[in-house]
Amino acid sequence: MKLLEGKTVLVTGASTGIGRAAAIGAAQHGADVVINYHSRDEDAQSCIAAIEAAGGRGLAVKGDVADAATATDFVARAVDAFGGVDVMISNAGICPFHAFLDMPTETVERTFRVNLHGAYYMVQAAARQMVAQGRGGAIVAVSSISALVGGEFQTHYTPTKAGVHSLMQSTAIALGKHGIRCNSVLPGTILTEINKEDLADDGKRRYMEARTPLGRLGQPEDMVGPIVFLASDMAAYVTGAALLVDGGMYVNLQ
Ligand SMILES: NC(=O)C1=CN([C@@H]2O[C@H](COP(=O)(O)OP(=O)(O)OC[C@H]3O[C@@H](n4cnc5c(N)ncnc54)[C@H](OP(=O)(O)O)[C@@H]3O)[C@@H](O)[C@H]2O)C=CC1
Ligand SMILES: C[C@H](O)[C@@H]1OC(=O)[C@H](O)[C@@H]1O
Repeated sequence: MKLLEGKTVLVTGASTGIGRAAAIGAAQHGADVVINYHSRDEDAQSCIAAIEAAGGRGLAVKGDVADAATATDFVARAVDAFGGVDVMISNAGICPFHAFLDMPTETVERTFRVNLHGAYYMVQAAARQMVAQGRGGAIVAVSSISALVGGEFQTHYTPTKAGVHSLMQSTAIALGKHGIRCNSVLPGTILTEINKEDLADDGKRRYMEARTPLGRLGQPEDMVGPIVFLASDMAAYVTGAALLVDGGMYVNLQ
C-alpha cells in the first residue's frame, strides 16, 4: 500500500543518512519529493535519481538551514515545482562530538543554529504554506533519544534535540486548528555520516550494540517506516507524539 500517493514531501538534510532514506522511502510511497542539503552535491543528485527511479518527481535545493532565508526559499521552490507542500520532514542536523569544559563557543552556536533554529525556520515556513493552502498537512521532526538522555561529548547537541521534541509539542497545539499534525521521531544510534568517526572506535561501537536489546545498531532504512507512518493519513489522529526508534536502547538499564 502506498501511503503518500499524490503528496509533496519536503525533507531537510537529505543528501545522506536518515534524510536520504526518508526521501527515497517517501517516493516509494508515491510522493513527489523536494530535498534540502548543505554541501554534498553528488549525494544530493544521486538521491534525486533514486527518487525518480522509485517513480516520484524530485528536486534538490542547496542551502544552509541555519539561515532563515533558506527555509522560505526551499518552500517557494517546492511550490513552484510541484504546486504545494503536504509534508515537511525536518531532519538536517550536526553533532560535532566535543568535551564540555573546553567546548568552543562557535561549536555551540553552530550546533544550536543548525539543529534548533534550522528546524524552527523550516517548520514555520512549511506551516505558513500549509495554512495558506487550507488542506492541512503533516510535520515530522527528527529529534533523538538524546532528547531524553545525556551524552558527555554532546552537551551542545542534546539540548537541541530536546528543543526539537518540544517544538513539535508546541506546534501541534498551534497548528491543530489548521489540520496540521506535528510529531517527532527519536532515533537511537543509526549508522550514518554523523557518527562514522565516533563509532570507528571498536570499543564504543560494541558498547552501543550491547546496550541495544535488538542486538544491532540501526540503519537509515529503519527510520523510513516510522517517518512515513507519521507523515501519512494512517496517523490522522496522531499529533504531539514522539516515537522512539532505537532497538530498545532507551529502556535498557541493566
Ligand atoms: N545517526 C544517528 O544515530 C542519529 C541521528 N539523529 C538525527 O538525525 C538527523 C540526520 O542525521 P544523520 O542522517 O544521522 O546524519 P548525516 O550526517 O548522514 O546527515 C546529515 C544531513 O544533514 C545535512 N546538513 C548538515 N548541516 C546542514 C545545514 N547547515 N543545512 C542543511 N543541511 C545540513 C547534511 O547535508 P550535507 O552532508 O550535504 O552537508 C546531511 O544531508 C540529525 O538531525 C541527527 O541529529 C538523531 C538520533 C540519532
Ligand atoms: C551522533 C550520535 O551517534 C547519535 O545521534 C544521536 O542523537 C544519538 O546520540 C546517537 O547516538
